[in-house]
Amino acid sequence: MSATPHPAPVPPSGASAGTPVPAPEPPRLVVRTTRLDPLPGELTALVDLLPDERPLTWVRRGDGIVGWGEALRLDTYGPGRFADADAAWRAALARAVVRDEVRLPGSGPVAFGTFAFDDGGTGEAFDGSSPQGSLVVPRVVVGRRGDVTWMTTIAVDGTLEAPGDAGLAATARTPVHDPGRVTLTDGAVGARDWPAVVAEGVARIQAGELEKVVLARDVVATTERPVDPRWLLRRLAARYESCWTFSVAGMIGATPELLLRSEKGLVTSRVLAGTIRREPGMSDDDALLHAAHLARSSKDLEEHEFAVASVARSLAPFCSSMNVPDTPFVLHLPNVMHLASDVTAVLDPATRSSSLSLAAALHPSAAVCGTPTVAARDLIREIEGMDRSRYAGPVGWVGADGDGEWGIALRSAELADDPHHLRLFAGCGIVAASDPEAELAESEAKLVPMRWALGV
Ligand SMILES: C=C(O[C@H]1C=CC=C(C(=O)O)[C@@H]1O)C(=O)O
Repeated sequence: MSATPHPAPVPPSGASAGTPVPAPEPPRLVVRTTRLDPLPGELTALVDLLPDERPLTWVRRGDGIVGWGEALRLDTYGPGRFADADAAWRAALARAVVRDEVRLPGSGPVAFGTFAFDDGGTGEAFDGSSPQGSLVVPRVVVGRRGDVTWMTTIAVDGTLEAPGDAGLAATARTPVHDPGRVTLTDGAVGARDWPAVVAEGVARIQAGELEKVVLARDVVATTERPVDPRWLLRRLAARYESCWTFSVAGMIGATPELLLRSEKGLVTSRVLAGTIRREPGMSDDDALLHAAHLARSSKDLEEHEFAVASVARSLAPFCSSMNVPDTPFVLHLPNVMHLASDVTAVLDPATRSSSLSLAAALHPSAAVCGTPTVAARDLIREIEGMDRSRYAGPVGWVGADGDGEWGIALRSAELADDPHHLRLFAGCGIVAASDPEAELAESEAKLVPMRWALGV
């Protein structure tokens, strides 16, 4: 783990996954939250405020938080990446001076985070090594919840100034620009070869090695102009309004799946698994027929049941009560429909678990890994043929009291250091009855949000 307010994070050289690295004392954060004039009602009002090209974002239906600048960055590695991040965040908070006049989820000190899917993989990003967990504490956060808008400034060893509306108006914003011409090329495993990977997954399931595995592929986008994440975020937030649009340390997307929200002792998880494509221009009547078909599909219901069971099992030790719906509902998105279940639970106060430690316990759910977890993860390592990096890992934010929201980084892309390149990801739950060509078509449908954001 490294705490680096100033120099760029450096992976621990030669350290194996989980090797403890002595943490330097974190700087003193000085945090001030004040109310702002309400923002206009648009879905994109928050992302429209973002001034720079490494934006921090967590928004849905116009509410959420955006941030910019970097007061502190905490990078972590290996199997301890969640626990180390949690401990480092607590250590930073222990020294922080905070005045929060709003006291809503997302006000006061917050850290945006993104974590790699796999703890034992290489953790190597598209163009070089990178951390397997990052918490980024911005210098400025603007949040909105219903009628209340606020601004938080976070300074390192600073004073408790409250720049308020004038400070926001004075923030210099470079114009947002489109990516120009975009070309897509095969990622680690080409589209033509991927059905064979799925067929291997099906064969292993039929042989009794495991019950479900989620297999994914990537596609590389090359853009004429450097990618401006704000361009993508604006388009995603406007079109995929029921999803959580996120941007953290170059991981960008609009996920329909909430790993967990932990707020004042109540935990919610939106579990998705089981998909049917929605064709462009499909009528509402046809969409309803598709939804009915999905709701009766035994293959999709089986896929879904594994995902719900894994979340319920992982959450149980932390909770005093839990509600797991008997039947899923159908979530309608512009590109696909999913079987969805909202699991809710009351956190056992004795465990005093932060949202980060809950994310660590819930990840990886069977919606992105499989059942049993270890067998599925091992099979992914063996046959998927690509490094997932932070795709399908937790992405979200944590506040001062440990509450926060963590989505699963789906319908997402990872921006390379070279801003002309992005890796787009999509995966599919595979069970004994899966058809490899149909899964390829489903993965194409899941690539649509990021392709649409890029205009390709
Ligand atoms: C793994 C992905 O989706 C998961 C979430 C919803 C539905 C899924 C499915 O039906 O296969 C997947 O489990 C992805 O979008 O990359």
